[in-house]
Formats: sequence, structure tokens, C-alpha cells
Amino acid sequence: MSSGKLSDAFKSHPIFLHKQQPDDFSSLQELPKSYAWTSQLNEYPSFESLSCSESVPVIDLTDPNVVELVGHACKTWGMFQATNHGVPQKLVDDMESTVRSLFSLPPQQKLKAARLPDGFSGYGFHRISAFCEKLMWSESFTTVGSPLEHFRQLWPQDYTKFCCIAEEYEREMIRLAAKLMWLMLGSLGISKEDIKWAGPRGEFEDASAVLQFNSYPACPDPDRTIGLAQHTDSSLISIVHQSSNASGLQVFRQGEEEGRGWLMVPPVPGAFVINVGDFMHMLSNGLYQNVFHRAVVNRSQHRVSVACLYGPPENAQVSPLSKLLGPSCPPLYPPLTWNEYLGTKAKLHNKALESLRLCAPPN
Ligand SMILES: O=C(O)CCC(=O)C(=O)O
Ligand SMILES: [Fe+2]
Repeated sequence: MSSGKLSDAFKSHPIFLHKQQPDDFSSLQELPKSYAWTSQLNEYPSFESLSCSESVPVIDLTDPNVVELVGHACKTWGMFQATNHGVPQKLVDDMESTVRSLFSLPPQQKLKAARLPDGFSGYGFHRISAFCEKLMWSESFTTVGSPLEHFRQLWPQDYTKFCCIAEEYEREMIRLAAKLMWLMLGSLGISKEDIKWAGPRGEFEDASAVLQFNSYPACPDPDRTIGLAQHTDSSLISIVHQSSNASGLQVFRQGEEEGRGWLMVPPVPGAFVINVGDFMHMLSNGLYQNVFHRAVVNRSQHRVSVACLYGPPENAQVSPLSKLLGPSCPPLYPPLTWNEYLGTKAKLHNKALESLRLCAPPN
């Protein structure tokens, strides 16, 4: 696949679901068969919590040891929660209200901004639905670049206000992502000169970002369905805000037999969840773990989340960092643009990384 615009990544991999658009969840008193999952859901146990030392680390970004803490979290968990990140709480609250307002629109109104089968932006089922045996109990809205056009379709009267919030939020995410990138890379001994595509000032001026809004309505039979099936993010890193009214995000914990399973990542007030994505795993030549996660639903609360999927500039060729390579550490992946990777992901989903691997990771 050639490089090009991010919004073209799915043109050659349209998704056709047996049902193109989500139901009006508020009208469903029982779980329809199409949403009732049979296998996969309970393949591994689900833990509300384990011991204290076994929970996703919460890292204060003003901690003097932040570089070591972040590096350790990325190697062992592939995920952490970041506090004191500098993003104004008022903006996060406004973003969440915007997301709630969007998903509360009447179904016919939401469908005016429906995502096309080969499109990137808009309203509909999450793209990973194409790889799932059943439908997921959620709706999603994706935007790359300005959401203006879709927001105008959704809210013909007051789209400007919502647009300003989403654009400001995206700017803040890009600023925070650049800071997080250097904390993660700094911990591997990487400096600004080592990455050409970081731009002349090393601030990732041309990085790409996708905003993904997720809505998980209250569900009459939450144990028999899933909000978002297990996946890793295709990004370098993802910054996720989850609403504080309900838990739902779960991370897959590797480990010994009985300790292996899904662990809840409870909302921490004022914190963002940071995920290591597939592209960071490739860039770090496998040192940082891209993390499997999913979202479960509940009986009474409408949970929402906002994920910013942050990637390299559109046409940048990204390779495992040469400083991390050596005779006993050959590159695990070939050079790739984000767009090319998204195309592979659209085709192979959770098997995409494996399909690109040049050799087995060292033990
Ligand atoms: O809703 C969540 O907490 C997770 C969202 C997520 O994983 C995603 O959008 O990729
Ligand atoms: Fe995700």
C-alpha cells in the first residue's frame, strides 16, 4: 500500500457489517441475540482488583523520577495513568459533555454523520466490529483533523461551540503526547537528534492525531456482551479520558496461570490513561509493550470515553530506533508509515504486528 493521507487508510479495506449502524440502545429492554457473545468473553477471568502492587501504575508527571517511572510502566504494563499532566480540568469536562451530547442525539440525527464503509471519520460501530463474532454494545465517533463538517451535520445550530471544544482538546492532547513521547523515549536513552521525523525543534510538530469518542449505554444484560472487544491501539501512544461515573476499561495482565486475566483500570479523578500502541512497540524494537485492553459495560450507567490516538507525521517512515539495535538486537520490524500500518491493521486486526515481524524477539 502506498503512503498518503491518513483519512485514505481504509479506502482499500472497507468494512461491511451485517448491520451497518448501532441500534437505538435506549429502546432495548433485553439483549438482542446479535449482541450476545458466546465464546471469548470468559476465556480469562476478570478481576476487579489484585494486590496494590498489581495495579496499573499512577504516575505524577511532576515527580522527579518521572522518566524512570514511565519507562518501567511501559516495559512492564504498556499502560499507566498520568496525573498532573497540565490539561485544564474544565476542558476535559467540556469535552465529556460534548461527547455525551453527541451520543444523546436522536438516532436519525446521528446517522447524518454516519461513517462510510471505507471512511475514517464519522458515527457508527467501532471499526473493530468487522473482526468480531457479534455486535458490541457501544457506539463510536471518529474524527481526524477538524470535526467541523460532521459537527455541522449533527448540530446545525450550535456546532461552533462544540467544534471549538474538540479542537482545543485535540491541541492539548498533541501537546501532552509530545511530552509523554520524550519521557518514554528519554527512558530508552533516545534524544531529539535520533528521530528525524520529530521535526526541527524535536516537538513532533507534524504528528497526526485521531480523536475517538466511545459511548457505552447502560445494558440490560452486561455479562453476556462486551462494549469494546480486546485490541491493541494502532497508535504510537493513546491518551484516554474515561468518565468517572463507572469503571469499564480492562487491561490484559499476562502472568502465571491464575494471575492471568482482565484487570479493571478504575477511573482516577483528573488522570488520563496512557496506552503504549503498536507503533511505539515497533519504534522501541519491542522494548515497550503494546497493551491488550477492552471495555465492559454495566447495568445502570452510561459510560463514555475519549481516546486520542497519536501517531507519526503522515508520510514519515518509522523504523526501530537504530540506537536500540545491535548484533544481538536485530530490527524486529521493517520501516513503515502509519498509513501503511493502518492498512495492514484494517486487513489483519490483532494479527497485523505478527505478520510484519522480521524475526522472533530475543528472550
Ligand atoms: O472506553 C475505553 O475505556 C477504551 C477505549 C479504547 O480502547 C479505544 O478507543 O481504543
Ligand atoms: Fe483502545
